[in-house]
Amino acid sequence: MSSETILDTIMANRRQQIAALKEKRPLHALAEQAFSAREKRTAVDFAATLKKPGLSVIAEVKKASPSKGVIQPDFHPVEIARAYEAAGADAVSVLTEETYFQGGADTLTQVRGAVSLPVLRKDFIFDEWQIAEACVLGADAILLIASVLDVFALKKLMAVAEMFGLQCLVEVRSESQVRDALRAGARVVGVNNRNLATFDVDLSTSARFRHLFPEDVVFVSESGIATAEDMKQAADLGADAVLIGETLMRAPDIHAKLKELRSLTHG
Ligand SMILES: O=C(O)c1ccccc1NCC(=O)[C@H](O)[C@H](O)COP(=O)(O)O
Repeated sequence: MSSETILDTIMANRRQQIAALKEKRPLHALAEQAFSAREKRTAVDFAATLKKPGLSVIAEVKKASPSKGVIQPDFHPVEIARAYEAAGADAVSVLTEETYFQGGADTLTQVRGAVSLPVLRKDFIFDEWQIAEACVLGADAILLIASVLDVFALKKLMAVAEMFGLQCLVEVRSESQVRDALRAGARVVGVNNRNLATFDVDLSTSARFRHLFPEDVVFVSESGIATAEDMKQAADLGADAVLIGETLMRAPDIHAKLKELRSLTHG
């Protein structure tokens, strides 16, 4: 029996795809484009946006996922992102992985052009090429997953991101990953409540690691937030932000859903 997890499968697939993309568009050419994109855009402080008083919301644009299959068949990323901004979300996360999430690089560019909120590129990033691409596409921040990147890789990719003017959300699921993220210098760290081997979601995962975080690090609780009570639980443990995908993607009225989710924590 194979012990390969979905994350291993996604990473292996992504490595192949990125190798092919690099053949067509070498890093030095992409980096040139990224530096010029960086000069033209207005810098956004992703960390400061999430750290402001109250529980911030990173609202995710995600058509499908390995755990849920197709979440929103009637998928219009620009409309969704505009609705998030109008409803008062603090940042937008865009899934750009194609095979398992049905996202795409163009989805990020479209969303970037439609909203002025900070935009996070959510993908399976292991190579500087992907970071340069994120900058060209218009991201303000990228996701780095500590379970597939050791402390040295984290530190290197964070330095590359900084060079392109991007901030990093480092995702963790264990005490040693929290330590690696902090040792690498992460300023924004997200605890994923979803176990990516089993897909089980347990919101107490965020609470288990909360004490390991210094006050000045932005603490994000990710995945499985579905109710106002879940939001209150995150706020009570001192989370600065939550990352919400499925609940908002399935909502017939995004404004009403975000209002309902914030009903116990806002104002
Ligand atoms: O959600 C999955 O099935 C999944 C599988 C493998 C790797 C990552 C996966 N999800 C990415 C995420 O972390 C979520 O999209 C994000 O935290 C939002 O979660 P939710 O609010 O539960 O949609």
